Amino acid sequence: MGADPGTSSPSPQSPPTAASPPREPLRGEEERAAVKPADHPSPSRHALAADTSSAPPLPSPSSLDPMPQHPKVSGDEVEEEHVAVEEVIEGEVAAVAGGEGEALRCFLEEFGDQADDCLIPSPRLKAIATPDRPAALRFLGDRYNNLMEKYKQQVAKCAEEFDGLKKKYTAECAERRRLYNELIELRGNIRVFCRCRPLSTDEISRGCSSVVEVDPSQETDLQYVPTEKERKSFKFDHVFGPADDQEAVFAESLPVVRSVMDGFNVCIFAYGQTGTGKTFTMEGVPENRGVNYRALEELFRISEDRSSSVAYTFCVSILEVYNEKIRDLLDDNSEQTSKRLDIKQSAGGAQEVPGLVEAPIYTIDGVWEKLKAGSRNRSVGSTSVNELSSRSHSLVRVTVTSEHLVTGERSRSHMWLVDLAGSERLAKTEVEGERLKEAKFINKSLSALGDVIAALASKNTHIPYRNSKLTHLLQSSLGGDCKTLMFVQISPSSTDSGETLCSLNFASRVRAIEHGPARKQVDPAENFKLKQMTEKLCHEEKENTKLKESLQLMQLRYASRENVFRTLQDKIRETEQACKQRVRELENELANEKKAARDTGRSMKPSLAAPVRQRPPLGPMRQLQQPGPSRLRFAGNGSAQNKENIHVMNKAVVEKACGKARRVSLVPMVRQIPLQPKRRSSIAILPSEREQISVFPEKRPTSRLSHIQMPTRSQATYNSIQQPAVDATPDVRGNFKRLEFGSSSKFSSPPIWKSKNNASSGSGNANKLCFSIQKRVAVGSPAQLRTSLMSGAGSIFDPAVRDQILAGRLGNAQRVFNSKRRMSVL
Ligand SMILES: Nc1ncnc2c1ncn2[C@@H]1O[C@H](COP(=O)(O)OP(=O)(O)OP(=O)(O)O)[C@@H](O)[C@H]1O
Repeated sequence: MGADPGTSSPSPQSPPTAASPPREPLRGEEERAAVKPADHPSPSRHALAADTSSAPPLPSPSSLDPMPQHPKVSGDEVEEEHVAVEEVIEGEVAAVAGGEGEALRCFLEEFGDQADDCLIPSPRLKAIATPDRPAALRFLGDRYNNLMEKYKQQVAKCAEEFDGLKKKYTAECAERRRLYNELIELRGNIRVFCRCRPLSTDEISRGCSSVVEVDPSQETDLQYVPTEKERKSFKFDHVFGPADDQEAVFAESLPVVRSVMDGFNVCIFAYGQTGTGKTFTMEGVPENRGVNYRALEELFRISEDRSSSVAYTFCVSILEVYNEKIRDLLDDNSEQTSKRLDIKQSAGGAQEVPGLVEAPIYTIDGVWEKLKAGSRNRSVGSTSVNELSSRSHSLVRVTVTSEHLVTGERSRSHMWLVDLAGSERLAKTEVEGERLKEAKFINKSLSALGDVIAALASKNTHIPYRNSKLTHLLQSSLGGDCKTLMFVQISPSSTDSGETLCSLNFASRVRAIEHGPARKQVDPAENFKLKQMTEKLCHEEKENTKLKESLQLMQLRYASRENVFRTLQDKIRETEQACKQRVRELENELANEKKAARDTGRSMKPSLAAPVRQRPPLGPMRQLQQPGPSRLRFAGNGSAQNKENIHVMNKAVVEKACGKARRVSLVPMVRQIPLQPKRRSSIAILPSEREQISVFPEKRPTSRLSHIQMPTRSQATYNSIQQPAVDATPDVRGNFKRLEFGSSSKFSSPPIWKSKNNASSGSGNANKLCFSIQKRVAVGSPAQLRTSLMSGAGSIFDPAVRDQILAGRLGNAQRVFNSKRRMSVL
């Protein structure tokens, strides 16, 4: 990096510029200055400086050599000296190169440890040599970045704090307003101030004395002292003496005035005898303005204060009630003959005067103009008491509309500023003609006001607001949901003591009125919107309730169905398990039986070598209980064990079929007889119809009689679990159980016992044969069998009888059997 010759930055040795003040030399500079105070750059130095571009301007080598020049020196000496000088220069250059960052180092040392926000004077930066400046600038850049980061964080923190403070401030304001309103309510929503004007010059000149005593230390007490004996004390919310100025009066009125900005209706009115200063208090004079102007001024001030959170708009209407007629004082048409104003009740319940001019006001100057215009148009006249006596009730209505910028809450409230016409005694004022008429109307309306106040004080259900235009207009501002401030104006003059007493009594009555808490006034449009929202909410709530109910119902249904489902699942599982268990048992049993049959068949097989005749004769047929394939089973038992025939099986049926079945085998060991699989032998004697009926009387003649359920030829359902089985074994009493039979094929045609694999076997044939024999045994000879079957003692199950039957009566069967067997064997 080469040094820029055009750079204006001064070298450490350069004198301070006019812009930069003289500074103290840096540490490195001092040292260098001590070593090399130099100023004459040598050619070699320039060359070096060019080579070591980062090096600052070096001092002249001559300046580094303190030795004096000798006039005569040898060539060697010159050479040595030159070498020495060169060495010195090189050392110097090296020293400078090593200390090229000295200024920077000092700079960093000085400012590196200091706080980020410390000031770094620009001369210090300029003092750093050009080659070191990037490093210094980097340092400054880092520091700048740090500072920026730090400041950003601080700004964010401040913004956060600001937001918090803003919220706090808003909350505080709300709290302040709430407390303030509470305070006003505690003080009473009707407040009465008494103001006593000073004695006029005229009164003083007439020698009138003051009948009123006001003690400044007792702000609420007033002494009425027409004479020492008639001293009477009155108490008001505040008493202003003759010395109190407009400002003091308004200061006490401020809380009520501010309420209108919080959405409350406010009414401030001045009542009193004529010439006592009502107009003075309300309107004032240009140089000493009254409550009207000050109140509006205050509204603007509050509006300005709250402009960040609430947007306010103001409108002013000025009207008068003159001879029970309403006149718009802001209407340009001064005659107002064609315009007839009347009072109507709005949807919100407030009293409105349709057609009344509502002039928007944006500045306080505009307000003053309006007030002056209204004052100009007001009806005044001269009376003996007051030169400019108000002959009407003047009313200024300020409409305040507000919208909260955060919550969107809107309100619309009124402030009435009323300067009543003076009550007067007709005799005293000596009026007549038009003035008398005016006075009568004035007194009448004031009397109506008195009645309203009395009714409010006594908490009457009916308040006669409509007895006069004045009370009708002020209805919403005299009731319980507004804040009312009454100035009772009195004269201190002894000549007015009677009227003063009347006014004081009236004011005391007003003060006795107990209003309920004032109510915040909501914008009618907002009210309507809220009403609609409430209705919608109600409707949605109803819908919600219905949906909830139906949901609960569905949940209940679902729960019950789930219960049923679970129960069914359990049952299915149990049944499946039972079935599996039973199937296993049956399979085991079947396997055992087959095995036993095979074993028995092997052991009992007769020798084919022996002559048939020599074989031992068949023993008597016995009822065998031992298991084996040769056993002849009646319906039910056999089918349960016969796996092929089990199509549908449930636990109950299986248990019933298997558990209770009894097996009867009348033919022992017959399965060894080899029989032709397809051949069938039936030796059963078909019973006659009569015999069937006699044996099974419960059977209808039309139904086929069969002891055994006969299968079809295609599939031998020897018995079925669906059909009750025949139980050939008598019960404990020796009786047969009731036999029921389903449909069967021809009785003469014995069933084909069909094994699962349809393979013919000896045992199968033997079974067929046994079955035929059994039929024969069961049916027997009709005549004897009836007796034997019907009676328990002589039944076929009696061993003796059975032997007899088997030996004799069934001898034929035996013979047939034997012959068949022989035939088969042969
Ligand atoms: N507090 C006061 N200090 C000084 N002057 C007062 C005060 N009150 C009233 N005055 C003066 O008394 C005179 C009558 O006052 P003002 O016209 O206000 O009475 P008023 O009650 O309005 O009478 P009216 O009912 O006839 O209109 C005015 O000249 C007014 O300047």
